[in-house]
Amino acid sequence: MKKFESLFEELKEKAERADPSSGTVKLLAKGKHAIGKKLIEEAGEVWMAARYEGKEQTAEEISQLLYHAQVMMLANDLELEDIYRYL
Ligand SMILES: N=c1c2ncn([C@@H]3O[C@H](COP(=O)(O)OP(=O)(O)OP(=O)(O)O)[C@@H](O)[C@H]3O)c2ncn1[C@@H]1O[C@H](COP(=O)(O)O)[C@@H](O)[C@H]1O
Repeated sequence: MKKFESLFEELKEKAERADPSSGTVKLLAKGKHAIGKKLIEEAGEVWMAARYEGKEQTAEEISQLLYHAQVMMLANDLELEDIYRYL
């Protein structure tokens, strides 16, 4: 099963070699504004899923929120350690 750390390593590696088949690379190319919009959209979907759609849908939406948070980290040259020191 994929974990937060392994997903980040995968995304970082795809970004570094500019993998042309990667949705992450395409989203990074759109920039922080576009990434921020997706982040907010996913946060709203988490809210609605938690309120109305049940546990499974909420888990899926949270996974998408975490993914987009990682893309925003990459767009800002942040490493996991930069985040963890605030937890
Ligand atoms: N975990 C994710 C992940 N979660 C969410 N998403 C993206 O977020 C979108 C979900 O957004 P929405 O719910 O708005 O659905 P949508 O309307 O289809 O999305 P858009 O058309 O607005 O992009 C999905 O379509 C994916 O594009 C993800 N894209 C990739 N990953 C993982 O990231 C890794 C690298 O992926 P690639 O960069 O695509 O190779 C792989 O392990 C993937 O499984």
